[in-house]
Amino acid sequence: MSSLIVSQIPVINFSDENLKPSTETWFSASQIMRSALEANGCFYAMSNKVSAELHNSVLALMEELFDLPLETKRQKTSDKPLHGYYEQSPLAPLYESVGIDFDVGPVNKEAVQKFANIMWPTGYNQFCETMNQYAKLLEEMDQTAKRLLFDAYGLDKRHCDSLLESTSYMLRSFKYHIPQNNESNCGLHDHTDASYFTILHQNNVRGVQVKLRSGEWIDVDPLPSLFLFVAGDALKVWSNDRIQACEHKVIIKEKMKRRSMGLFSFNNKMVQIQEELIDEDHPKRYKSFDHYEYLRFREKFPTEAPGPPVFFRCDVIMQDERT
Ligand SMILES: O=C(O)CCC(=O)C(=O)O
Ligand SMILES: [Fe+2]
Repeated sequence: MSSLIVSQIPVINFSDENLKPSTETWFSASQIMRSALEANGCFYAMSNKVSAELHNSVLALMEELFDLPLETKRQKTSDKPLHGYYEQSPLAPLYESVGIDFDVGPVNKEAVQKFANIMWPTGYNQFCETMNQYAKLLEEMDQTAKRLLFDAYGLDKRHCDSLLESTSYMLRSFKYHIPQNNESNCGLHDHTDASYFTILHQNNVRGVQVKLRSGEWIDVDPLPSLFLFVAGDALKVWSNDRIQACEHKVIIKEKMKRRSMGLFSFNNKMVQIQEELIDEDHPKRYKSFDHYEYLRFREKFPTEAPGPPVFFRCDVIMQDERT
């Protein structure tokens, strides 16, 4: 298995043609992934499946999207927290983002179309084709990662199938405004995501930093073929605390346009511990809960960190069941 370490985060080659279940390559990748997630809650997937042409088209379309009038963008609302439009705010003045939600079920063009119709009522086919194609490639990576992870813990494939069947995705675009002279360069305060995995794919301007277990913050490399997988609160619960949710933040150090895309995976049923991961050394830590209720809970109960609802911590509300 070709694996290399870029700044302490292992890289797994998702384009390796030998990366197929039951091969040595697969086994070794699954072990690397498991130890990376248990150590620091993140790893890089390297992939050439998103061509430079597709990535550039996505970035250009995002630019058009963010250039729309504020009133138009505000119309992207959602009953689910984190799925709507976030405009620049006093608490996060550099941050702007908007999500395309694939309500229930896999990535599909109809959902992108529904989003595009809000932004461009006369339709925008190229946007729909491109974003759908891009989201599908990230969805495939998410599914491969989950299959690798289930295998790493020796779990039955059917458990993974069942998690994938109840997965809902959200594709989010992030725009960071360049800080003015005396403005802070904090794009997004440190937080964990509520998802199972979030896959982050940056343009060529660095900004995301992850916190290692040692407490050290390190930069995430902005290479077009590198996709950062970040473990979120739901994966922490699923793993019964074997995996920690990865703390990350965004710092805009360069006076350049930073753009990023993220695919978030949620559960449209209940988030629960994988039963096989409960044993004497790992007693049951969490009750099952509805993922979207959890998002609403995070929104209601802020911690001291300022900013939009992404900043709330899970530990406060994930009830301990060690009674
Ligand atoms: O801008 C990025 O790449 C990361 C954004 C992020 O972490 C979030 O919105 O949860
Ligand atoms: Fe995040």
